[in-house]
Amino acid sequence: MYDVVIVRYGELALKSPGVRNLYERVLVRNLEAMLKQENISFSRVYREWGRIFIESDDPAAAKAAADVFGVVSASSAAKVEADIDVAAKVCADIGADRIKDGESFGIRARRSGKTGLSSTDIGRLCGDAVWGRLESLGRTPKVDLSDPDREIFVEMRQNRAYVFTDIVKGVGGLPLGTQGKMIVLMSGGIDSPVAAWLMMRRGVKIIPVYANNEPFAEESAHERARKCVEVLQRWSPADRIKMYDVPHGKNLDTIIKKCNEKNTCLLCKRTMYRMAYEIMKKEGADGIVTGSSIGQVASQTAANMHAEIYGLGIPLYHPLIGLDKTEIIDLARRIGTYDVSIMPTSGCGAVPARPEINAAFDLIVREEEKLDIEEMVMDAVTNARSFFIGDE
Ligand SMILES: Nc1ncnc2c1ncn2[C@@H]1O[C@H](COP(=O)(O)OP(=O)(O)OP(=O)(O)O)[C@@H](O)[C@H]1O
Repeated sequence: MYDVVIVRYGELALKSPGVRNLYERVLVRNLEAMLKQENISFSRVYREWGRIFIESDDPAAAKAAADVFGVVSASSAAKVEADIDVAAKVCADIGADRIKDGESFGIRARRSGKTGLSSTDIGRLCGDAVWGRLESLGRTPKVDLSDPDREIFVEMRQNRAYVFTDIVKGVGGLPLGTQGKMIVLMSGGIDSPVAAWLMMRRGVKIIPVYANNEPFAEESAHERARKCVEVLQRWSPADRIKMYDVPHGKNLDTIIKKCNEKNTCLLCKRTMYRMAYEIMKKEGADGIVTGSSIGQVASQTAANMHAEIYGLGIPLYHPLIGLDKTEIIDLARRIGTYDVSIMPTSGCGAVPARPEINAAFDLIVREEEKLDIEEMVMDAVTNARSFFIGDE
């Protein structure tokens, strides 16, 4: 019965015509890629009157479309002539199929362009058709416009009418690829994959960087980070994600040997940020994203976060900063990274027994002067390994 998917987008519609046109084209490309990735058969994806349509009778098409960044909602619909008799008959067919005896129904009508009928007329005529059909089937029809058991939506446009019953909520955001690229410091824990996904949802392509702490961490930690990115790859069907593995164990060893041990984690972060910054410039990216969230672990204090970035001038973003752990976990489940992130790994063996929790930013800078930080960073970045997800 359904032969098309209506794809609705929100924020995009607020852009100027040129920007909107560009973003819509990116969205169409991403929708096509998602449908192919999910093995959904479709004949075409096209734009019309502020909507995107997918010609497909696959029942899974609307759900796949709803998982594309930029999409507010999607509905599988029957596309018919813009003729009220035809639309009313389709409503009656759908009503006969969906509305059980004793259930109430409501018609939600909309129109755009000149159809010669008001939306109230459309609602009444389609409602009459459903009522008549249910009666002819021996069911007792019941109309309830405020809280019906079943809703049937009718949209009359100038050339076409669309009839549908379900609206699948989309992920929202902006089409992936419209907001440039950023590096994501990807540990593979619960937080950093969620931070990455939130930036992807805002249209930013990601380049994950894993700081490999071996021998202070096990190989399994690298595996976990890579597997998280594999899950994120499913949200980026049009482009393969490039990931970096940067050797960081030697840096940790030097930090432990030369500096006060309570500052190890702070100096580790500053080194990581510098490494990420070098990769950012090399990749033509414009920012660095972390999964930091204030107060989440004892060391994620405002004072420490200040000390971690003091004097660096690096564009850092922490999209989880104000979220609760439960909110982050809910998102991780929705994204699909949660089960990977909770896989047991060794943790970092370089973490001191009593890490600093109230760092003085000027003291950290003096600690850092004990290191040949630029050489450490350049050495690590030169020996970094990059690969595309799916190649390993
Ligand atoms: N080995 C690593 N490689 C890349 N980034 C890292 C690494 N370790 C930490 N980070 C970055 O620093 C952020 C804060 O890490 P930290 O270990 O302090 O907190 P966390 O709550 O355990 O984070 P996560 O859940 O993301 O592991 C991480 O979200 C990530 O962005």
